[in-house]
Amino acid sequence: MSHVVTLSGVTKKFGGLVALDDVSLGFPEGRFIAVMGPSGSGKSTLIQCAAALDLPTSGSVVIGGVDVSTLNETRRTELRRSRVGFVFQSYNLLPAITVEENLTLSLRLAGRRPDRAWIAELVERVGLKDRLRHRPAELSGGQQQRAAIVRALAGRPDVVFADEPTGALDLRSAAQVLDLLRSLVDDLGQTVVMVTHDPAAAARAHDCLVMADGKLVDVMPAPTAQALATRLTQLASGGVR
Ligand SMILES: Nc1ncnc2c1ncn2[C@@H]1O[C@H](COP(=O)(O)OP(=O)(O)OP(=O)(O)O)[C@@H](O)[C@H]1O
Repeated sequence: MSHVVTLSGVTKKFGGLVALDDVSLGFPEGRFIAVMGPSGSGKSTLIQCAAALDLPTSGSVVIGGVDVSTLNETRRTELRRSRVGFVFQSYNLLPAITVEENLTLSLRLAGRRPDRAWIAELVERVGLKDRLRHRPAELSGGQQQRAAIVRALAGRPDVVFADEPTGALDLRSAAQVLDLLRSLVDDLGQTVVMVTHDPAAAARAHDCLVMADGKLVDVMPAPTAQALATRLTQLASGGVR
């Protein structure tokens, strides 16, 4: 199975604090991967390094065959723009422009011509066709997050990183967003990596990576919410690593 992103022996230190401790893993193409772990276990730092937003202190991160540490900052930004999509808990849509303009803004800023047919297909899939001319504030949270997912996919990235994408949503909207993420993987072959604190959300993924103390301690294939909740409770109480 080919890996879209590979981390080899990645350590990230902030001063004396070891946030990632010799982590090696790959994100396989066309899979939905969840990342869980107690607060402070290194999930965000893992994503920051895997998405080339930050550099490891040691070890290597390879995205689409390119070793991130060999790039200067401009090249690293270019790599990120062309190969990585992001979805955040807070949607991060620009309030002053329409939803439609939001979908293509980062592509246009990068000097890329948006693929209108592809974006129209995504908009249709997420059910936002009649909301495109509105400003983000006129959409529900779930609709804004679905727009943010279209924006993340607009440039056909190799991988989409979603950081707590359902954290601000009610149960029904959260379920729709999770269905959507799963369908992007199952139907379109997209690779999605999602950080979440919610075992029910992580149970929608193909595999769940479990972090503790900056280390990858488990890979749980086809996890159930119950099994994940049990594992997290163990870890939170300082149990079996
Ligand atoms: N920029 C930074 N400067 C200093 N320490 C940091 C920085 N970023 C993260 N850390 C520390 O690194 C460790 C891992 O943090 P990280 O945010 O990756 O954990 P997390 O698992 O995502 O936590 P949470 O679930 O609470 O978001 C924590 O101890 C955190 O305080």
